[in-house]
Amino acid sequence: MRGKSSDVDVSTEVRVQEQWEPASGSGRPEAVQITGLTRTYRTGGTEVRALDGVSITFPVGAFTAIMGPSGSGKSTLLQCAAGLDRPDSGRVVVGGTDLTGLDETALTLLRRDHIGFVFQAFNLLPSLTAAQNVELPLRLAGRRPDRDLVARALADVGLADRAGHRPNQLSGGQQQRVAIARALVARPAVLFADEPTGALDATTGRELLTTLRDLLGAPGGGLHSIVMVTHDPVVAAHADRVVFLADGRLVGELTEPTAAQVAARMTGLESDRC
Ligand SMILES: Nc1ncnc2c1ncn2[C@@H]1O[C@H](COP(=O)(O)OP(=O)(O)OP(=O)(O)O)[C@@H](O)[C@H]1O
Repeated sequence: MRGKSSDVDVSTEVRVQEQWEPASGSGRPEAVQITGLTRTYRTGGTEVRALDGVSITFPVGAFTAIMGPSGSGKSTLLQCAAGLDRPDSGRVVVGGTDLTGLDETALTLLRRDHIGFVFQAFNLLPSLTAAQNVELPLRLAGRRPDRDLVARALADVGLADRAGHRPNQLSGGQQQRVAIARALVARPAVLFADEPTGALDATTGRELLTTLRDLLGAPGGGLHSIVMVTHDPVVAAHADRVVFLADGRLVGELTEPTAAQVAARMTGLESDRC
């Protein structure tokens, strides 16, 4: 059972949690709905429009990959969708909750309870065991860690027997699994992953992607949608759908793609820039 954070307004927490409900309409419901997203960075006298009117939905039950040339806005899109960055304009709706309308406290609660994020770097604390790393978000939120939840998150990523190991006693793939278990411990509805296999060899990366896909389809699992940024066509081909960005805009998508199809589309985008 979820405890209450000591530093937040309980009424805010209840409001955000009650709002989680995938939007239903015609066709598949949407886990994340993004409309007209614009994000401009200003450094010194220069402006870079990282996102330029992006509208896209990430449906429930779907594994989506985001691809595009370097600097096309992939990470910015992921960060805005996950509530880690605020757009200049446009809307991000996660499970029926409009992120753009939330104050910092409500946004923090939504991220904590409904959104998981995994980076290329595993970002584990070396002095803590796998189980202690996984329970860290709960502790930071002022909750008493639930041992069953932590054990379940580790079991979900195939590490039930590694709970007492420290990061330096684990392989790279196992460390990334711990990072995924940490992202899943609060049972988020959406998992965002920025180059999750970037630091892994091909075989280990493939195993990790299979684990991610299994998590999405797990009976009784809370995970509704996975959105992943990658540079690798082979990795992207594990997704149900690949969407392509160029210069901050959506420029196409492929459904059930092969690696060759993804690579061909990327080659086209790269040559368009020359
Ligand atoms: N914090 C920032 N300050 C200034 N400019 C930024 C910042 N973050 C991103 N940008 C710029 O915004 C644009 C989009 O960056 P973003 O990191 O989203 O692209 P990307 O497609 O993820 O790139 P890569 O594949 O190289 O990681 C780039 O031109 C980048 O230089």
